[in-house]
Amino acid sequence: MNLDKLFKMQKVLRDRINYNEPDRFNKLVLALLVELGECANEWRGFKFWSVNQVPHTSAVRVPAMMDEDKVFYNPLLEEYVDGLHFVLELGIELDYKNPLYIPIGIYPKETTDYFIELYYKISELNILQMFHKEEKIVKDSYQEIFDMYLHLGHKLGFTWEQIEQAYMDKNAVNHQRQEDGY
Ligand SMILES: O=c1ccn([C@H]2C[C@H](O)[C@@H](COP(=O)(O)OP(=O)(O)OP(=O)(O)O)O2)c(=O)[nH]1
Repeated sequence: MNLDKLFKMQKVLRDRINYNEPDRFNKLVLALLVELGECANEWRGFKFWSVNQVPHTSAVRVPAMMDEDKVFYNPLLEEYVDGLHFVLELGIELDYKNPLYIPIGIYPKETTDYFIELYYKISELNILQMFHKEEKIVKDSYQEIFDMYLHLGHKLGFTWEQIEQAYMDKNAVNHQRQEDGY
């Protein structure tokens, strides 16, 4: 799994958006936490109070269209790759260089635990970055988040090919939004 391409694409988007205020890292961290929440919400598996705990994986993009023109998408996958954008952004911020990633095929955690642990680790990264800038502990913490985020993707049922394709699709939408003054 070569992540180099994704880091490069993210850097192009990053430079186009080009937000460089001192709160940039904090805002990226919050953005990732928000996307993680949106992803959990589409997963639905924690909603023990609901009869519908099935992941939301198919929806119509513009419901008002004629049936034959309707375009379907996967809301769970889309939220997941929105989060991946911010995971990559944080890596760029930290000048992280280890794009060749070999996934480990063991997923001992429940999906709920992945989400909770990611919240914890991402918040911890923010603190570490504040007080231990440039130290190895920050990059190690990031590596752990990266690892866990990719494992979450597999746990949600996505192959790397699906994730990569969905990332590229959303990346193109994000460029179009910049073009359109979103
Ligand atoms: O510096 C940035 C800022 C944004 N994005 C991407 C990540 C994600 O794919 C999208 C933002 O998420 P979303 O599409 O949900 O946009 P939003 O502004 O949160 O949506 P809404 O206006 O519906 O609340 O922009 C980046 O990659 N880098």
